[in-house]
Amino acid sequence: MAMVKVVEVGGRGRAMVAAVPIAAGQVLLAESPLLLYIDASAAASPSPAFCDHCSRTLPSLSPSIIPCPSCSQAAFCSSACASAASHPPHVCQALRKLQSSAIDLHSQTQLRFLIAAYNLVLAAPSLFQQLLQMEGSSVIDSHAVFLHPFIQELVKSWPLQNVSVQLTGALLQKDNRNAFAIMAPSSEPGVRRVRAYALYSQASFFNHDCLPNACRFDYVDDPDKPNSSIFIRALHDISPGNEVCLSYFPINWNLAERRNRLLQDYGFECTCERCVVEDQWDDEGEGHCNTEEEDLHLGHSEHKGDEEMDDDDSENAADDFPHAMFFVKHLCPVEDCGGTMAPIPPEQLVEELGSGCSRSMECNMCGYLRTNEEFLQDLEEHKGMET
Ligand SMILES: C[S@@+](CC[C@H](N)C(=O)[O-])C[C@H]1O[C@@H](n2cnc3c(N)ncnc32)[C@H](O)[C@@H]1O
Repeated sequence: MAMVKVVEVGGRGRAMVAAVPIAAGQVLLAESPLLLYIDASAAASPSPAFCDHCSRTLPSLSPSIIPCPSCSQAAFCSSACASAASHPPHVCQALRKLQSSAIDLHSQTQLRFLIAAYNLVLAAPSLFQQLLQMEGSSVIDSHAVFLHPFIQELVKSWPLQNVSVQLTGALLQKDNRNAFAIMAPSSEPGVRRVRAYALYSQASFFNHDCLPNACRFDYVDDPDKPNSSIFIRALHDISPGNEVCLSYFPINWNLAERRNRLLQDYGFECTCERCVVEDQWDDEGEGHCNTEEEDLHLGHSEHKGDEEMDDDDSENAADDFPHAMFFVKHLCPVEDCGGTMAPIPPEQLVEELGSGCSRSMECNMCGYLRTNEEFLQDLEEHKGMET
């Protein structure tokens, strides 16, 4: 039974709400992509190369790598990926032409998306319809006008009925509003490279909140997990009917950064409780310039997800900083990481406790595992800073 369902919410379009009680740490959605495409910079760099179907890193010399028989643009990490991939000769040809063009890498990435999207019309029409149902205005911006002649040329021999600038514009909007970046695992904190982008039928319905109650995990290059699948995990208990939201970017971004990104890329002005509070700081000129450091140390939380905190915690609350506890609890303490700490899934927690460990929170970016003791220590440090 699905743990979340899609509903209409006034002013926010479709939204995901809990269909059943969801426990902290529970994976409420796991999904493989409807469409995945490799970033052009990642595709252009000779090493490491990535599987064209799931974006897994391809080891440089492995007998299990399956090169595309008709082009040098694609290779697959396994026979399962090679057979699941939709990489027919007309796609090879388009990618080959694109790779040899002089067009900039950002535009090449968008053209890679358009090649994958137009190929879906032929390979999986029902998935193409799902893509068309995703959020995204039908405005044709100047970039769509610029890219359209290129994609027209790249797909001109394909048996497509409609390759209009309107459709190209609409598809680019779907990509802008709904794509998730698939990053290389972070070996160095703060340095993260996009290798691919993926669009998911269900995960595209999650709205944004600057104090999210869920976050995304992926397990890129983990041999035991599907490489491009997305796992949405609850940050705390969520009651049926409550909306489940993600943050569309790292939770420690300041107000100006968040506003710019949400307006420019997602076309809305955020009115979440955190934005309302932080907006007041600016208006009142209190000097809260929303630097990352300040975001880490702000008061306590009144966020609905933190009701399990001790009453003692709230006694230390500074009224100006009502969401600080959210950051103490959920911002990864690893320097420059910016990831979100989520409780580990309940079944994993039982295993951890059984083996005598008390690691209970995991970072969705660097994978850092925090014990309860470390969390209590962070809490004490935070309280010390307040007094
Ligand atoms: C990934 S989609 C989320 C699902 C979308 N609401 C739908 O109807 O399909 C992203 C879009 O949802 C809308 N959205 C997301 N979070 C929102 C929020 N907090 N307030 C208003 N609109 C929001 C914006 O239009 C944004 O571009």
